[in-house]
Amino acid sequence: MGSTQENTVFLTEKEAERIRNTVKETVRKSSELRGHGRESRDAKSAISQATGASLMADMESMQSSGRGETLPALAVGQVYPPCTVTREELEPMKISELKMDTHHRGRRLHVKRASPVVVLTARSWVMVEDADGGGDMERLEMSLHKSRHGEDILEYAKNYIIKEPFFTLTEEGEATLRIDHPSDLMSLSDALTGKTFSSAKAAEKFATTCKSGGNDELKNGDLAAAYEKYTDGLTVARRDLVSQTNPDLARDIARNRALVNLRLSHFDDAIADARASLTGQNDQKSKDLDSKAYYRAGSAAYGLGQYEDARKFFEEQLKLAPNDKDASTYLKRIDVRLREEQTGAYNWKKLRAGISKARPHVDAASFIGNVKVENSEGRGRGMYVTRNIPAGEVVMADKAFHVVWGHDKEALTAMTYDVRDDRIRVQPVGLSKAVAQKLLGNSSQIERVMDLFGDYDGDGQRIFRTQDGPIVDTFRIHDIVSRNGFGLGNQYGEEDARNASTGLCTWAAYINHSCVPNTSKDFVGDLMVLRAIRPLQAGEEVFFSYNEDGDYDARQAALMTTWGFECNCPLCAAEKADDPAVRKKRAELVQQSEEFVKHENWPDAKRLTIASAHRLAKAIDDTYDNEQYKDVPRLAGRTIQEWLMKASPRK
Ligand SMILES: C[S@@+](CC[C@H](N)C(=O)[O-])C[C@H]1O[C@@H](n2cnc3c(N)ncnc32)[C@H](O)[C@@H]1O
Repeated sequence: MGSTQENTVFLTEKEAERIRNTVKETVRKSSELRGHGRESRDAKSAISQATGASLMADMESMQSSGRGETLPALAVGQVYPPCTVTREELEPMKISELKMDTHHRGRRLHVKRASPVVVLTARSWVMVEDADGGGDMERLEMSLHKSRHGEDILEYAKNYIIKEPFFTLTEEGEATLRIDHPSDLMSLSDALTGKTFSSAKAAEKFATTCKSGGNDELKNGDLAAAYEKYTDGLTVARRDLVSQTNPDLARDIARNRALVNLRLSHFDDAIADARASLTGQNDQKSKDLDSKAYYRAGSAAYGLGQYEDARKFFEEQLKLAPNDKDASTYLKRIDVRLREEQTGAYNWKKLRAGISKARPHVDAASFIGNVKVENSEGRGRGMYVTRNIPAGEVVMADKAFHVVWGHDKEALTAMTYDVRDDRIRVQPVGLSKAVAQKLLGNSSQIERVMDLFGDYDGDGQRIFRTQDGPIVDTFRIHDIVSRNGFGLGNQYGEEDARNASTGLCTWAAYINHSCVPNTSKDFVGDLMVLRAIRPLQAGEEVFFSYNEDGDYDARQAALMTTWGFECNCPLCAAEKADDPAVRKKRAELVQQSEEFVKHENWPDAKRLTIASAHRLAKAIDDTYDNEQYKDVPRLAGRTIQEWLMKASPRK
């Protein structure tokens, strides 16, 4: 929360209209076609179209530096929930049975890739055909959430199960299967599809080859490929015919995959793999292996901020390997994290010294010991302090769930047009994408993120996992990021609207806005720190300001567009009571003062210039009625007053 003026991207009316019209037209056309049978495609021309587009996309990505001049435009609308049952519970269907603009609930399609993949910034598409032949071909598009284990999902495998397929139109009016929720597309292993083993030996050999293949990929740093190989090996090594004769093979592969998961920051999966790899044997070799597994589990728990769990893992490791220095170092760090978590006592100097552009994430725990979440009349839920807090003290500190820094390659800002409220917004879609990715590898966190406020509540079901894996409703993620995401300020160099650093905090997200806040927020890397601006009484609601624009109308407009509410804090109540002509005059004076400070340097300001500044400050002050503004700040005068405070003492 907290967009700034500099982060505003201006869109001409014409451009906005074009985006609106294109999306509305697509929605209209698709709903007209709803339920109609699919028109079959000519396979040859479908493949050549995809091949051409794929080549073009490759060339464009080679020519551009990654960030184009124009923002990609994405449509948000026609929200629908992800499939929440396993693939076994779905009835198979064929491409020829697809109906236009329809979610084929209760059905599944098994398809295989039939063309090169067209990889674009915010989506990818490919031609697919029924896996068991038949000749029907269809376009398959994967929207924003298209990477898995760091690779484009459509390039990841050749065989896919599409759960409850959605068949609709692209914005160019072309029929397509469209996947919005990553869990609706399951990749099937190329190496295992249709594979049978003649003997236990053959199966074991296959799993062993997968394991060494995974080790090679890991050495090369190709995490997606290593993950895939280990997963294939593990699938086979866990089958009875192998596990009964060689139970260690599955353990070895799981232990190695734990490392891949750790490197991918898929901490839950890393812990699960590390646990599955434990031998519990007493010989030295087994103890060394288990020690390794505990280390991986401990590091993953630490990555999740689960410090007590991490401590247990490292203590287990030390029982097996008493001289392990890394485990001891981690245990010392855990003591510091637990102290931060319990008392809010941070060593700010050390924390600040430990971060840089290359290492922007601070090694610190969240501190939420002074606050609790409760209902806030007219504002949904809010955050309340549980004890008296003196001015200047830390109210809470929240280590962001996720941050995409402006300099990360994941940073992606897009223009979104939301059909639900007809609004165009500039959105940190790179953050939505990264949050969804993180949840897919850390399913224990899904519930916590999904608890945050968003306009769309999904289908009301709270199913976040099936046997097929985690379920992440990306429409909800989009809404949650829109309403709860925040800018982190320009901590590591130049940023603009196209590459602002943005993040999501899961505790601070419960804090409501007030234009007369009682806390101020600051960042140390990705740790959001809130301090009391004035003494807070136990039981008081905590507020900070999402938007600090001094102009009432601009502020209200921003609060409505980005957060969907009208503020009626005491300041807004006073400003609302002003005559619109007075507000207009004040806004003009604010603009004048902004121009003034832009052009007049305070260090060498002349007496006459200072006198002009005083006049401007007085003119702004005169727009306020003393009685009406007795207890609330006069925000419009802030810019010029700050200039005067710096300029006056020297003259
Ligand atoms: C970051 S969330 C704050 C927590 C939220 N109230 C909840 O229930 O989870 C932002 C949303 O809270 C609501 N909100 C925040 N400040 C508000 C205010 N001053 N008045 C009314 N609604 C507010 C809006 O719906 C906004 O989109």
